[in-house]
Amino acid sequence: MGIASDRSHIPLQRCADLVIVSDTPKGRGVFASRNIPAKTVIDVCPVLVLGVEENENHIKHTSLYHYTYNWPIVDENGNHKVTQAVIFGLGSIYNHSTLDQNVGWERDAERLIVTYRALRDISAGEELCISYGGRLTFKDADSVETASEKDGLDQLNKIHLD
Ligand SMILES: C[S@@+](CC[C@H](N)C(=O)[O-])C[C@H]1O[C@@H](n2cnc3c(N)ncnc32)[C@H](O)[C@@H]1O
Repeated sequence: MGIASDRSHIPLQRCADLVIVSDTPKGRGVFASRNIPAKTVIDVCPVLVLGVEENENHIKHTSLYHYTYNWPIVDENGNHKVTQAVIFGLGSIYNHSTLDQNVGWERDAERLIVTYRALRDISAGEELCISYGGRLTFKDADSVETASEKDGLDQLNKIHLD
């Protein structure tokens, strides 16, 4: 069987000219330093799937948990469960955008990889952002403070504790 048709040989691709910017409002982030056409494969990252108990008892209590992705598994009894996976490489550095994601990601549970693709044309200088889904463990830096939240803060700022 030739290498190209062998499922155990996983071709890797990474888009050229990506840079890490270390001081964004979201911490480090990955940016494009040249235009990237829609549908370009941005990256293919290998993953480490954590055991359900390993995740619950250990990883959930560490900062690593903020870097893991939900990962569906089937246990030895055929039950479908969700655990977490650690994504190696840039996959752990893409930040979240709720309204303006420009990169989509797809799990390959059999080959233990995640593939990232440009959802639209991306311009040089743009940050590459994915969706983390509903599991945000931080305040979204993109979220705009609503008027009532701002009023509440203004009121709080006026309260003086003796
Ligand atoms: C997978 S890491 C991404 C890389 C991270 N920025 C870093 O410097 O290591 C996830 C963490 O990035 C930050 N982050 C990602 N998206 C964000 C957003 N929309 N707003 C604020 N912080 C964000 C949060 O601290 C989150 O826990």
